Amino acid sequence: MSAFIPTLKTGRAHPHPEPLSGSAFSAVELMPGDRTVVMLDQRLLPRQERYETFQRPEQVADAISTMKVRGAPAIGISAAYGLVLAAVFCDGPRDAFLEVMSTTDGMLRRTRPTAVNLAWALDRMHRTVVRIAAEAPRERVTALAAEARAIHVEDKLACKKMGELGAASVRDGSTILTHCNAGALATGGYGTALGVIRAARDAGKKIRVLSAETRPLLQGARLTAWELHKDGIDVQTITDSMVGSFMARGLIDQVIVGADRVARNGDVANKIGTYGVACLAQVHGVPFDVAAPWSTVDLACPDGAGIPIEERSEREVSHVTLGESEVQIMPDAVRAHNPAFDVTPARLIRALYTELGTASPLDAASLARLAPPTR
Ligand SMILES: CSC[C@H]1O[C@H](OP(=O)(O)O)[C@H](O)[C@@H]1O
Repeated sequence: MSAFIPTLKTGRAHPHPEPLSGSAFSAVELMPGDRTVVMLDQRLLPRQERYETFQRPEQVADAISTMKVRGAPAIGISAAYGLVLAAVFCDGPRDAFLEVMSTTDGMLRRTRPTAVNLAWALDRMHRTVVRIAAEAPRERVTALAAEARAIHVEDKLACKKMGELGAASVRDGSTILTHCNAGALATGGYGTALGVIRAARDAGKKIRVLSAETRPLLQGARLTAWELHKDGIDVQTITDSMVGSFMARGLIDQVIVGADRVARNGDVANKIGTYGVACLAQVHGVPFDVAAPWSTVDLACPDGAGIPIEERSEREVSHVTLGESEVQIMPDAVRAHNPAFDVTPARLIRALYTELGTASPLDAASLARLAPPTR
């Protein structure tokens, strides 16, 4: 069922702090009463802003798998809210509750493999599940909803903090290339790469953004362009194939991208095409920076070779789909590949901005030094 939730447009769907500057909308929210998740269907943007409401965890899992909601932090937050919905329907005793939570956790965890934020959020929710399992059903729901909302708010604030860190690297009057969408749509709000851009704008810097369209699902053309234009930030879109010549002509001063998983040695998994942009940036001496909250850092993963890369349907390549309209662009008999992510080695990255500080992937230990005492 699709429903337009006016309150969500004002960011007042629940007692969140005022939306941080630059994100007057949310990708996903848990409504007051903790029984309904509201989600902006990003597959329809920019032509339609349609919010869907879900009452069941299976619906949230489907929304993550089909990319109604996408972006590493946003899918972690969504999965946390999905667990809350599962608790609403479980009024059994401790063991029955633990069983339901374990089954739901597994369903949500299997939706997408690359973004570590999904597992990170579910692991954090599991610690709350174990702590409250013996409480009454209503208290269990309230505790899980509070933990899920905390994950949401903390991510939004982390994005703002990392954005301010990264903004120091943005030169006034520069042109910044982005890839895919690492904005408020992909996070708890404010964005990671787009958080740096918003913070630079808020610091009074005049910047122009070039959003690479990002085939096959066009998150750059559809989502980043929509999000930045909505915020009044100067954005233009180029095709992925234009990046090299734009760099060769000196039209790009800096690249800032998000991440789905950062390995211990500083290798970064991000949307397919990121590695190619990083190689071009190296050839042309353009600084290549990454912005990601600490929930995207996976210190248990030694390097990029250990990051699982999601393979998605060939149809996402052979057809261009926007909402209900779909156009086939390839011959029936020809197969297509569709790895959704690639890995950029640390040696191609100038800086990694997190809310805990800035790491220089060239200094492999600098990331681990940022780690909080306990994680
Ligand atoms: C701030 S995380 C954004 C990150 O997630 C995107 O992938 P997807 O759209 O498939 O969820 C892309 O890699 C972005 O950089």
